[in-house]
Amino acid sequence: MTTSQPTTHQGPSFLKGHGTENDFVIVPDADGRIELSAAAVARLCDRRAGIGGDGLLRVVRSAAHPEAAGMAGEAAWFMDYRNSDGSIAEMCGNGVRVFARYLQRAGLTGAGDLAVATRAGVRRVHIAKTEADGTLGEITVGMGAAALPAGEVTVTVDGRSWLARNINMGNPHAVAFVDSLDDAGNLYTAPTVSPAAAYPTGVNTEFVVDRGERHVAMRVHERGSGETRSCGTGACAVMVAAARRDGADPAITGRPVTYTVDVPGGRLVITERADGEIEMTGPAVIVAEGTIDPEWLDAPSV
Ligand SMILES: N[C@@H](CCC[C@H](N)C(=O)O)C(=O)O
Repeated sequence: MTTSQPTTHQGPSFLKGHGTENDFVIVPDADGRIELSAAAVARLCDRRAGIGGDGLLRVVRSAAHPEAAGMAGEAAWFMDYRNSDGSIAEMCGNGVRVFARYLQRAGLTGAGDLAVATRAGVRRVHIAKTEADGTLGEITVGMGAAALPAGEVTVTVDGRSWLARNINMGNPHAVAFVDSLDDAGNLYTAPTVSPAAAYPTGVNTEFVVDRGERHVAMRVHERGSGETRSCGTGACAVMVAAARRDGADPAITGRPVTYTVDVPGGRLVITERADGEIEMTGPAVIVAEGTIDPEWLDAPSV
């Protein structure tokens, strides 16, 4: 990690948060001065030797980031998202909610509406007011429309294969309906998804079972992070795959359709509107904050 800020022994600050147990290291960097290498991100996300997380959210003013400056007029803040292996991804649905919760907690936004710049474009966010019982209000994100590239894909685990839907939510997904979530195996390694040419930058893979009417459950293996306890973009891809399988297409009927998607870490409620926009609602929690020791982060790995 290098920073053009005056070096203090204390180092940059961080927070830790999660959305349906998809957890993130949050690094506030309003002026875009902290340069995080892939190795530094991987060290921070390491669950034993670091802080631990499925990914990292760097919070930068859009105007201060070359990838987001063009969105600065619409969205003041840019979510610089990285997977836990240090790779860059276009979008993170749970991450946007946690990002918004951080902005709210830091006094940089209030409850209500805001826009967040991401590599997949500007995302509209609504932070519900804190509820009377003191629990945090849920957060809704306009996730954009799903793209469904033509052609079948196949997901294979432990010698068993399933036809799957190729769905892009700003990032790439393969959605397979299975008989049991155990069919996904231990997910210690990435499932095989073919043809590989359908996913030139890699793929997130979701395994789905039915739980009831307009109600499904899923597990996910994320590109760059392994199995996680939730994936917001993945849950939206699952919702669209389930709706099409069930013959529901709001673009044709003119009526929105809503699914409940259970993930190992909680529950997301997802609506596809007639104009194609997908809205995802779920929790977002900040659990800790502290400072990073710059000597540790810059030290060679042992
Ligand atoms: N957990 C995220 C998705 C994070 C990015 C993904 N691993 C990728 O590489 O595309 C979510 O909540 O959407």
